[in-house]
Formats: sequence, C-alpha cells, structure tokens
Amino acid sequence: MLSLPSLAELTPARLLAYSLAALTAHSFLSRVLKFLRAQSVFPHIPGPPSQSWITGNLGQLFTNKGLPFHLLLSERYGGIARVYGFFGDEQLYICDPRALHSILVKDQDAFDETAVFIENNRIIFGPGLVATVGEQHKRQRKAVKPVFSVIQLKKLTPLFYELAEKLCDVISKEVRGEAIMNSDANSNADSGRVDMSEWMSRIALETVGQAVLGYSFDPLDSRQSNPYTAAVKELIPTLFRLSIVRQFVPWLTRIGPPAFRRKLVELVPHEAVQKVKNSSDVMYTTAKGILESKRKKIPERRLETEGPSRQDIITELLKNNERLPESEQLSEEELIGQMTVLIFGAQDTTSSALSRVLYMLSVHPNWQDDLRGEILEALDTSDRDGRLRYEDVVKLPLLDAVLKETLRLFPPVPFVRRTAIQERTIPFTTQAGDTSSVTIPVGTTLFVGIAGANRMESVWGEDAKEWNPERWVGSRGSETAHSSSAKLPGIYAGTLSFLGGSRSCVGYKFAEIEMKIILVTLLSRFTFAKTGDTIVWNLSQIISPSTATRTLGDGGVEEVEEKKGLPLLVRAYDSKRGL
Ligand code: HEM
Repeated sequence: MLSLPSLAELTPARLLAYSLAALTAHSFLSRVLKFLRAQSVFPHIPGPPSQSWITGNLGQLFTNKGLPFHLLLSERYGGIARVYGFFGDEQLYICDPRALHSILVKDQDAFDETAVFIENNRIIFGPGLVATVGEQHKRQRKAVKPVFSVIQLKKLTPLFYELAEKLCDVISKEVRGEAIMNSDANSNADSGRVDMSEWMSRIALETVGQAVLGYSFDPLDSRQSNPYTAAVKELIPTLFRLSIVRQFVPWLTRIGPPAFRRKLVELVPHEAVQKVKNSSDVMYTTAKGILESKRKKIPERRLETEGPSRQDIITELLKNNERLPESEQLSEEELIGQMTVLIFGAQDTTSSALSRVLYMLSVHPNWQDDLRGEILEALDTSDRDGRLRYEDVVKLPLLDAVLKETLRLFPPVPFVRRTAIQERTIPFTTQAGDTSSVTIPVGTTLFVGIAGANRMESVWGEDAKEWNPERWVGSRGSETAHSSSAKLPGIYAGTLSFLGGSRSCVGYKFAEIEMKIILVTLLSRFTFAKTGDTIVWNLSQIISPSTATRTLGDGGVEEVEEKKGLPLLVRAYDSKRGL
C-alpha cells in the first residue's frame, strides 16, 4: 500500500519531487477536465481531425516528415486552420496575410513567443534575444540591431570573400581527389561527388564565428570539427526530437532553484536530454571565454586595431553597449546570451538556404548557366582582383531573383509559434474569399505558417508553388514586389522567410550578403549537377537535406535508409572553355 511519509522524512529533495509530481498531475488533470467539458473555441474554423486525444495533431506537426502536413493545412483549409495540441487544446495554424499582419505587426504586443520557446531557450542559451519578452526584449533589440547596419556589413565583406575563397580551395582539392579516383570508372572523370550541405554547414559556422565573435571554429582545412561545432550541429535536431517533451519545460522551470533543476536534468537517463545539456554547456563556456578575452582588451583600447577580429559584431556590440545609458546596457549574461543565440540563429538557417540554392541550380542548369554568366560578366568589368564590391553584389539581378525565389518557396524555418497574451479579434479571408474575423482568447497557441504563407496563391499568383525566379526579374519583378493585392508582413521581399515585426530576424541583411558572396565565389569556380541520389528535405525546426536509399529488408519488405547530406557532382569551371 502507498503510505505518505512522515514530516521527519520530508527532505527538501523529496518535497521537490512531490511538488513536481503534484504540479504535473494538476496540469494533466486540469487539461483532461477542460477537454471533457469543452465546447469548441473555434467552431467555424476548419481543420484536420485530431490524431490522438493526448497529443492531438502535435505528432504530425513535430516530426521530421512533417513538412507535407504543414503545407497541406493551408492548401486544404485556407489561411486559418484549427489544429489540436495536448488534450484537445485548440490551436490555430495561420497563413492568411491579414491575420498575420495583425499578429506580427499591428497587434504584436498581444502575441508573443510561447512560454515553451522562451523557457527552453533561456535554459539552453541564456537570456539573449530568443529567450526574452516585453521590455527586456525591446531593450536588447535596441542594443543589437545597430551592429547589423549596412556600414558594418560592408566592413565584413572582405572577410566573407576570404572565407568563401578558402572554401573554394578545399572543394577544389576534394574534387581533384574524387576525379582521380573516378578517372577510369566513368564519363564524369573530371568531376567529383561532394557533399555540399556539409560544406555549407561548415562555411556558415566559420563565417558567423569569425564575423560575429571574431573567433575561428573551423579552419575549413580538415574533416575534424571542434566541440563547439559538434555542439551547435547536434543541438537543433536533438531539440526537435524532444519537441513534445519540451512542452512541459515551462512548468519544470517553476520547480526549485536553478542548481536543483540542473541536478534534476543531470539525473535524467535520456541520451537526447544529456546531449542538449552538454551542447548548452559547451556553447556557454566558449562564449564566456571569448567575451572575457574581448573585455580584457577594452581598457587597452586594442579592440579596433587587432587582426581579423577588428570588425566583428560582438566587438561592435561591446563598444556600443558601453556608450548606452546604464539602464539600457546589456548585462554580462545578456551579452553571452546574444553571442550564443547569434551563432545558433545563423548557422543552420544559412546552411539550409545555401544548400537549397545549389540544389535548385543543379536541377535547373539553364538558370545556373545564366546566373554564372551574370557573375562572370560583373567580375570581368570589376577592377577588384576577382572580387565585387558590396554594392555590386547586392545589385546582381539574377542572383537576387534566385535567392529570393528559393527563400520564398523553401524557407529554412517553415513555421514559428506565438501565444496570445491579450484577447484580440483579427480579420482573415475565408476560403470562399469573404472577409471574416476570429476572436483569439488569451493563452491560445498560434502557428505562423511561414512556408504555407509563402505559397499562397492569393499573394503569389497561380504559379505560387513553382520555383520560378523569373517572378523577381524585370517588369514582372516590380509587379511581384508592388502590385499583389494581398501582402505578407515580411521584412524580406514580401516573404515571411525572415518573419516580420518586432521579432523578425535581426541578421537577415547579414545572411543575404554572406550568401550572395558565397554563391558568387562558388559559381565562378565550379559547376554543380545532380547525382542519381534521391534527396529528401526533412524538418527539424530547420529544413535540411538527406539522401534516401531504398533497400529490400528481411522478408522482401522495402526499407528506406536516410543519410544526412546533399551530394552534388562538382566540376571546376574553366572560364576559357566555358566548362
Ligand atoms: C537564411 C538565413 C536565415 C533565416 C531564414 C532566418 C530566419 C529567422 C526567423 C524566421 C526568425 C524568427 C524566429 C522566431 O520568431 O521564432 C529569426 C530570428 C532571429 N535570427 Fe534569423 N535567419 C537567418 C539568418 C540569421 C543570421 C545570419 C543571424 C545572425 C547573424 C540570425 C539571427 C537571428 C536572431 C538573433 C533572431 C531572433 C530575433 C528576435 O527574437 O528578436 N539569423 N531568423
């Protein structure tokens, strides 16, 4: 029989363990009661049936094969669909431009990041931009935004080139090595099979490491990666695997002091939880070390004059921070938080976008040829030793079109979530094209369907689901930019790929110029073609490519084995022969 402990047996640890159990049971029971009692909060909003009475549609939304389900929601149910969370909790999946304008811009103070997002990020990254809300977030944005100015990005342009050129040199070596191995085997003897997503991931981390922290994580010259690289790479997929468990983090953070919670996490016998804890520790310790070394240089005023770190973003941030009134300054922990968050926010997103561009160009060789032609012509007329100026790179029309179209159709972050912190009635357009509205009660979870919104026919026209960079070129380009009747509230080319409003991507201009310089450099030196592999794009909060191989397993059952990567046939481009 279960017996209650006597008072003397109630040690602090036991008390906390009982509190945790009581809290979880209370939350579970109140949700079950709500589920049993509830009438629909959104009876007029269509949506898919719940898959499970415990996890609703969460299993379909948070799986690495979930992207088709995300896209299906807007295709089948229009701009607003009802989906289910835990125990019948009704949530809204929103792609409608007017509704999104309310949520992200007009009524943005009424809709904030979810507690799950904030609390998880606070534990993993510390109190940086993605782990704060309200006034604290506003204060941090004010301090961080200026360090991504065009002036600062222009200063970083030589660094972007330096790293892109280094990347080309190592890829050249790899291609030559592969070509020698293939020389008597096939007709592609001068091309090599190269995993371009691996290289895009490494260049993205090295670029953000050097440009943001003034720190080299990966000299791009060996297969070895340092503990920080491994930590950053493992973090997003591991966190995505824990998506459903992470929903409970906001309750868990109410239990006991941080030291106790840390002990609890250490005791959890789960490989993924321990991986997240280790990644978080490595990122924190590295960022703290870098910040300390930069701080030491401040009194000696050596920050402006030292080697490659002279233009990095954290140095700028430290200098700006010193100039702010004390009440607006970022604390030490907030600065460490920004460092980790900037690296984390920049790496997988940029690498995903670059991989997708290279893949699309290998699927559409005509576009690849035209784009290379544009780049070579610009380089021919440039007097800058094989490099274009910031202003010239930004202006290349085909490059701009290819990047915009790829980010529109394949946004690396296909959705984010928000929670209503104040009740609001927001407008939307029904599937029949009528104007309607929906009242969103406090506590409702909303999905901002970035990928779905970026494919809405009402915004992008009948060819919304096609990859067609032409829509951004010439007169059609200005139509796309200006004359659409329904507009999305995004900061980048009217797409939601970098979101919009006060929590939009702070590094989008950085990402844009970085990606353009990497593409200019790669395309002027190589051609990219498809291999025979089947490429699948999986969701782990951020989209990434894998190869899928079908085999016949025991009993003749077909099995699919997936391996992360994007192999492409890479060949050195000879500008004289045009090959
Ligand atoms: C193709 C590349 C990128 C894409 C598609 C992208 C996309 C996004 C999106 C969708 C958000 C909103 C997240 C949310 O609300 O939950 C975001 C936020 C953010 N991004 Fe990016 N991003 C990219 C590159 C970068 C880079 C290069 C940096 C930094 C150097 C960066 C730093 C951040 C930060 C700090 C935030 C949080 C902003 C805030 O909450 O105030 N991102 N990004």
